[in-house]
Amino acid sequence: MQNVSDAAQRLLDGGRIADAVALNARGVGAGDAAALFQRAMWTIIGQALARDLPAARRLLRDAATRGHAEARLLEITLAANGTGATADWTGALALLDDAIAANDTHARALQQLLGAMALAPDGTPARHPSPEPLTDDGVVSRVPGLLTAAECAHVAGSVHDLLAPALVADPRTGRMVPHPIRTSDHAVIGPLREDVVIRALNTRLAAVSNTPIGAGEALTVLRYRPGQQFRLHSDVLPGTRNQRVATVLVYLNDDFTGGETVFPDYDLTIRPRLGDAVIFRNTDAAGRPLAKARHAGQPVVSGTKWLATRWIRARAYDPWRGPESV
Ligand SMILES: O=C(O)CCC(=O)C(=O)O
Ligand SMILES: [Fe+2]
Repeated sequence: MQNVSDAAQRLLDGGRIADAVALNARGVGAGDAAALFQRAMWTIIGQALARDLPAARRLLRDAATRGHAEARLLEITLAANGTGATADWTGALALLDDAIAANDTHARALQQLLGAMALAPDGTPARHPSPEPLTDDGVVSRVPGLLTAAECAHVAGSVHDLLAPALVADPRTGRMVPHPIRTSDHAVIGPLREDVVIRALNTRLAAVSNTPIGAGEALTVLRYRPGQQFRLHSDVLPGTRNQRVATVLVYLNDDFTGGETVFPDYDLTIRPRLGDAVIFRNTDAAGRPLAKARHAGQPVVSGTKWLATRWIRARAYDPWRGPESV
């Protein structure tokens, strides 16, 4: 019945939304797993159908029960990160076991990575190293070896198909133009990509930075090729109701030259080392921007630099409605 969902997708791509929905509904009515998964995706993205995350979870459950491998994996991801229902780490691990029992090799790889972490039953790290201050005032600190090489590879690998040049809207034309400050490629690991491993890592980044898991923006991966850089900037945003109070950077590799992170106001140059995290505050205790936290990613000279960034807001927010939704 794969052809039903394929045909429905073609109708949708051709703009025939009602026909697409009707054809998909025929497949769903016949209990077709691919059609159920397709309806789940439309219901998550809000394409063809209105977004309804709890309904999407029910559709994924149904598709997974009928042996749809992608539905099974996505269900695990959403259970862990709380999309369409309250985050349920124990439930996600039980679903992961089900997938492994069904011989899903990807699920097994995820479990292997989790098995190497020391996690409490709720998915938080059982222990984690303390940040070492890099500045006297405690604004910038480092956590050596926060992620293992395998974890770094998983983060970078999870976005291989998503990396694209960073673009921003030109305020005059509204057109998307290359980012003037950041010349790297980037990819955002949103809730659909935040699998159990990434979720556990985000939970670790929240723990070491002593910030709530729900206040972090989606983990963003940056890839710098030779000559690419992140020019001097501050991570605070103008006119926001939910400021970026802190940032956690994680170096995902170190087999390149150049690409140091520099804080000129502190005369501080940080040489990236695989798995090291750098944590810094962007605002003072009163929530005002901290000018001295300005920083840059120096141009890469040779090789490719991979970095993950977690910009952390003042307050938790709904990832589907955005950081301004609080
Ligand atoms: O690439 C770097 O070292 C800096 C990255 C950065 O400034 C950021 O992600 O906000
Ligand atoms: Fe930055």
